[in-house]
Amino acid sequence: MAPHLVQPGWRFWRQAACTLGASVQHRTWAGTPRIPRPGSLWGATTTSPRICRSGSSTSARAPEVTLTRERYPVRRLPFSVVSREDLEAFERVVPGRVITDPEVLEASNVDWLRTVRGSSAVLLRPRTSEEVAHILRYCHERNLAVNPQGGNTGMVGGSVPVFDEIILSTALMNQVISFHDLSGTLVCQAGCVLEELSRHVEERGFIMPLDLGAKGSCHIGGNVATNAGGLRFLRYGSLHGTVLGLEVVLADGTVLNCLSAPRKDNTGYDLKQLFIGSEGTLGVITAVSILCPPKPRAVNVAFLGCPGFPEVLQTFSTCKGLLGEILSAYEFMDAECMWLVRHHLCLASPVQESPFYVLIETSGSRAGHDAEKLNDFLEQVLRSGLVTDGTVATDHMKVKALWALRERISEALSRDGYVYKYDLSLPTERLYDLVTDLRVRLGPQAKHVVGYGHLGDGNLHLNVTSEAFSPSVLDALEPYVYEWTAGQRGSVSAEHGLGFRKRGVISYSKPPEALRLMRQLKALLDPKGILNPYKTLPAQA
Ligand SMILES: O=C(O)CC[C@@H](O)C(=O)O
Ligand SMILES: [Zn+2]
Repeated sequence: MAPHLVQPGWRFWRQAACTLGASVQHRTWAGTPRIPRPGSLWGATTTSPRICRSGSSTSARAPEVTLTRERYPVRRLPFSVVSREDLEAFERVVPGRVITDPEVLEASNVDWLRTVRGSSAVLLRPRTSEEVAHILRYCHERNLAVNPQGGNTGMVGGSVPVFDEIILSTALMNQVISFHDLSGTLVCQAGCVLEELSRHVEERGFIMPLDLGAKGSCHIGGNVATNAGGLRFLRYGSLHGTVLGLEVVLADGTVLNCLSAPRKDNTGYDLKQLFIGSEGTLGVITAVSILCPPKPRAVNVAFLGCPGFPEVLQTFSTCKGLLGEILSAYEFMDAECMWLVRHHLCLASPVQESPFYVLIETSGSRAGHDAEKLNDFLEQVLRSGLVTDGTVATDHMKVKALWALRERISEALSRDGYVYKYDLSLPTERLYDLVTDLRVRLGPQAKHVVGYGHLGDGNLHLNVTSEAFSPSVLDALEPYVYEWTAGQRGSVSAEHGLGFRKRGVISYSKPPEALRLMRQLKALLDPKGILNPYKTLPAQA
C-alpha cells in the first residue's frame, strides 16, 4: 500500500479513508512470536535502514542468576522449613499439584528480569479459593512463609521467593466467573491471563481498563496486587477506580468475600483498596470484579518524531487541547530506546531518526470525527515544528506494530546487559532532566542511560544498562536517583511497586507516620508475617 503524502515529512496509512472499525491492539512481551516485525510491514515507508545485530546479544545462554540471599544483605526470618509431613499435607489439599521438581521450580524462583533468585523447594497450584484457604490455614499454623505468584512478570522482585518460601501459584485459577454485558462488569479468578481476558471481553464489545506489555503472561490477580498502571492509565485511571470488588484469602485462611460489590457502595471502609497494590503482603487475591469500558469503535495511533524534550511537552499540551476526550495514550521514548529496539529486536523505526519519539493513541466512537481532530492536531504540530516526522495507523496490524516499538523497550533493555530500573513519578516538565544528568554522572561506566514512559501520567521509566552487575554503577545511581526524585516531591515507585528490590526506599516517598500505620496494618492482617515476607516494607532493625 503506497503511503499517501499529506505534506513533506508526513506519511499516512489511512486505510479505506479511516472507515475501518475499531482496532484494539494486542500486546505481548518479548520473545513472543505473536508480534509481527514492523520491518516486514512498513515496506517502502521505512526510512531507517533495517539493521539488526541481535544475534550477538541474544543467542548465548543466559548466565545463572546470583541467589538473592548472596547478592543482597538480607537475613532469613525464623519461619519453619517445609518437611516431608508438610508435603504430604499439601498433597491432600491439592492432589497432584505439589511441585518439587527442581527444573520446574527454577522458572518460578527467578524473576523475568533475571536479577533476583530464591531457593524455594515447593510450588503449589490450587484451583479454587477454598484450596488457597486450606493452604494458608495450614501454613499459618505451621509458621511457613508463602510467596504468592501470578505470571511472574514484576519489575521489583516481588513475585519470587527470597529464601525458601512456598510458591503459591495462581496459574490454575484461570476461570471467568461472569460477564455482565450491560454494565461491563467482569468477574474472574485471579490467575486469568490479561490478554485472554481482553479477548473475552472484546468479543462482547468491551475492553479491559488496563493494558501492559506483559499482557501475554501477567495474571489479573498480580496486576491488582501490584496496582499495575500500564498504557491505558491516562484514559481509564487506576485499578483503585476500576476494580469493583475482590475476594481475598487472609494469612490465617479466612476468605474475605467482597467480590459482588455494586459500582456505588458506601457501606463502611472500602477494604478492597487495602489489597490493591499491597503486593501479596496482606492477603492473597483469589478473584477480581472489574469494570470494563466499551470497546472504542475507532482507534488511531500516531508515531511522531520530536526535535527535543521541550517539543515533546509542547506536543502533549497541544494534543490535550485539540484531541480532548479521544486521547487515550501519550507515551514517549528517546533516541537510545529506538536504537535498542532496533539493535536487539530488529524493529525498524517508521519515522526519520529523531532525538525523541511520541506515541499518541486516540480511541473514540466515530472514525470520521476522530480522524478530523487528529488531522488538525497533526497539521498544527508539523507546521509549528514541534514534530518533524510522523506516521499514523488505523489498521489493526499497523497499530500493533507501532505499539510494539514502545512496549518492547523493556525487553530490548533486558537483552542489553544488567539493567538498573527506576520507575518514577516526576513533575512532567522535569521528567527528562534526570536522564540527561545521569548520562554525565555515569559517563562511560554505563552502556546506556535511557528515558521513556507514560509521559501523560508523569511517569518516567529511567533505565541504565551495564555489561554485568556493577556495584560502582549502583553506588553512582543510589541513593542519588531517590534523593533527586524526593527533591521534586515525586514517587520512587510510580507503577511497579516496591517488591524486594525497592522496599528500602519507601521513606523517600512516604512519611514515618504512614510507614508506621502500614506496619500496624501488616501486623493486624498477617501477625506471623508469613505472606510475601521481605517485600514492600523495609526490614526492621
Ligand atoms: O521496564 C521498564 O522500566 C518499564 C516497563 C513497563 O512499565 C513499561 O511501561 O514498558
Ligand atoms: Zn510502564
